[in-house]
Amino acid sequence: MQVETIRPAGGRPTHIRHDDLISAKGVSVVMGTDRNRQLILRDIDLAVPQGSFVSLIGPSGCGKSTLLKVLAGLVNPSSGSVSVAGVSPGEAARKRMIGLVFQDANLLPWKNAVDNASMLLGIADKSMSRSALRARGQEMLDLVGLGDAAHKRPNELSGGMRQRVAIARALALDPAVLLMDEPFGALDAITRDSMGQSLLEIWQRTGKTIVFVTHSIDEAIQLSRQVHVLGIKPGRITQSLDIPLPYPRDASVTEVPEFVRLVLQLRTMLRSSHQPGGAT
Ligand SMILES: Nc1ncnc2c1ncn2[C@@H]1O[C@H](COP(=O)(O)OP(=O)(O)OP(=O)(O)O)[C@@H](O)[C@H]1O
Repeated sequence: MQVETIRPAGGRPTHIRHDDLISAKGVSVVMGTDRNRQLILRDIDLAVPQGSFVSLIGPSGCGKSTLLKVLAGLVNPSSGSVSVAGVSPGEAARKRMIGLVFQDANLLPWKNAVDNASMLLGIADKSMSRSALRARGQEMLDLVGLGDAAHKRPNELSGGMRQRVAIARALALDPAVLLMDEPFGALDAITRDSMGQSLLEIWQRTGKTIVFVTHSIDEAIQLSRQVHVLGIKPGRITQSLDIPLPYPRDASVTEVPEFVRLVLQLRTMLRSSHQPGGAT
C-alpha cells in the first residue's frame, strides 16, 4: 500500500493512504452573506481508510455536521477537494454510495417500519417491485435487530427502535459509506450503549466505512478505530487519536486500563480544542 504524505505550510502532516475511501484535502468552508461571512471550516485534511470506523468530536458549533455535509455532497467546500471512492461526494451520492443517519430518525409516520426501511431505496430505484422492496426492507430490519417490528408504525416504536429503522433505511441502499450525525444523541444512556454495540456488529458484518459524529468521549473510544478532534473558530482538526483496542469490543471494554487511559487522553485533547483559534 502506498502512503502519500502531505505537508501543508505550517500545518501538521497528513498521510493519505491509497486505499482511503474518503479523502479531504485542504477543505475550507465559508458561509453567510457578504457582510457576515464566516469561516466555518479551515484546511481540513481527513483520510478515512476503506472499512474503517472514524469519529469526529469537538465543541458545539465547531463544524462537525458541516464537515459531514461536505462529505455527503450536501455542502460544497469553498476551497480544497474531497473524494469518496475516487469521485466527488455529489457523484458518490448519486451512485448511492453514501448513507446518512441523523439524530432524528425522520420516519414517515403513516408508513410501517418495513416500508420506512425501504423508502429511500424505492425512490432511488423505481424499477423495484413492492414485494422486492418489502423483502429488502425486512432483510435490513433483521440486520438491525428489528425483524419482529416490521409492521409497527413509528408511534409504536421507542426512540432506539426508530433509530434502528433509520439505520436500516440507510443500509437498504447498500452504500459503501455511512455518515452518522449524533445518531444516538437523543437516547438514554443504556439504550445508547446497546445501540453502539449493535452498530459495531452491523459494521463488522457489512464492512461499511463509517464516519460518526458524537459528543460522547466514551462512545467515540468504544466504537472507533480513530477519533479526530475538531477545534472551534474556525473549525479544524486539531488532533487525532488512534484507538488500538482490539475488536470485537463489547461493553466490558470500558473497564480495561487502556480504555481509561484513552478517555483521559481524549478529554485533554477536547479541553484544548475549546480554545478558539488555538494552535493545531
Ligand atoms: N447554512 C449555514 N449558514 C451559516 N452558518 C451556518 C450554516 N450552517 C451552519 N452554520 C454555522 O456553522 C457553524 C458550525 O455548525 P455545525 O452545525 O456544523 O457545528 P457542530 O459542530 O455540528 O455543532 P453541534 O455539535 O452543536 O451539533 C456554526 O457556527 C453554525 O452557526
